[in-house]
Amino acid sequence: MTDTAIEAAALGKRFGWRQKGWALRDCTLRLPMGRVCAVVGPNGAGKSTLLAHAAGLLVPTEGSIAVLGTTPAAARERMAYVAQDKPLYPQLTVGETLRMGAELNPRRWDAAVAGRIVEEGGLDLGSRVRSLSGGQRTRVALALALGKRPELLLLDEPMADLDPLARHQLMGTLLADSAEHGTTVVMSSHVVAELEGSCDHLFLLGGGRVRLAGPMDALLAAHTLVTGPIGDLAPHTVVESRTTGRQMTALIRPEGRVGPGWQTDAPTLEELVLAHLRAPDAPALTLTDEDDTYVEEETYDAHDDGDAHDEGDAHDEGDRDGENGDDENGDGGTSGAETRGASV
Ligand SMILES: Nc1ncnc2c1ncn2[C@@H]1O[C@H](COP(=O)(O)OP(=O)(O)OP(=O)(O)O)[C@@H](O)[C@H]1O
Repeated sequence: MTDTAIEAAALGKRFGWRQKGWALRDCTLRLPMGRVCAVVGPNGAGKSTLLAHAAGLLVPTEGSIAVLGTTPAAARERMAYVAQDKPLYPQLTVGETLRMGAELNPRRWDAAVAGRIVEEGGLDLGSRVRSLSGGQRTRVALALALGKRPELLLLDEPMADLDPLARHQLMGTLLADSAEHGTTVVMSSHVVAELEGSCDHLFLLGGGRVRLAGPMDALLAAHTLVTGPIGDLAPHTVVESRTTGRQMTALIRPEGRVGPGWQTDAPTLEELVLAHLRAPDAPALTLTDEDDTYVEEETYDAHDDGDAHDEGDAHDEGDRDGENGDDENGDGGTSGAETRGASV
């Protein structure tokens, strides 16, 4: 029995030999069992690529990834993965889809939870999947995933096409069910505000690299927001600073006490994430449960060996080579960082 849900060591993925861009590079991280982990980052950061590796749908170009103490292929029965485009059989009805889930997972199937998720959305078991809206399909995909009673649930932007009420309600069901069964959940999302309070672990990716990784509380505690007259913040590590008139606001990683004259505040998750997205060259930081202190990693240049956001290469050469024979992420995801408001 392992206490680790996901462990990646120097994981790297390069799509197509002619492309210079790496979708993921030097990705080393560990997720303990039982956590609810948010995976955030701008478009094209590598979130879907990381989740697809964990699901065993992509083969690493370099490095390795282990899931539930074994290879992703060997763990497939014990995990569920909901891809961004929520693939389902359009010609089946909702009821037939759930029966298929039961037949494919005879030893694990939890008909009660699958039925509840569908019922809470008011879905008719006789409706064909092709006649459902995007949000209704998401509900069926989540019913299939939770019905499998997985030890690890991988969700790629699960809530993106749900209305706010459905989002809130489904997230509640998902978290309550996961807490009851000790399911590890890994969920990518652009709605950071929604993740605060739901997730206890964070992976922030940028340019295919790990920028922040670790328990949410520890990551938040390792940072301080300071405001004061423009001045030198040494010896603290400044992640990002902005000036307004003679005032300066900065997100720092304090090295000891912050001097007098600075007003200090604890950052919210959104402030932490947005500051790192606005400052792509800030040093990466990985924390573990055991860390009381944190270790900074070397600053990297996200573009030094090929830009994973290079739209021209990814799309024009026509060599997006999803290992499953189809484009893993048809939306391309290459528009770069968007760092305003509650979304990243
Ligand atoms: N099948 C593929 N073939 C070629 N390039 C790909 C493929 N899948 C992803 N990429 C590229 O890898 C990079 C990372 O993509 P990925 O989909 O993992 O990002 P993401 O963080 O999930 O983005 P988004 O938030 O837009 O969903 C992007 O530059 C993307 O164009």
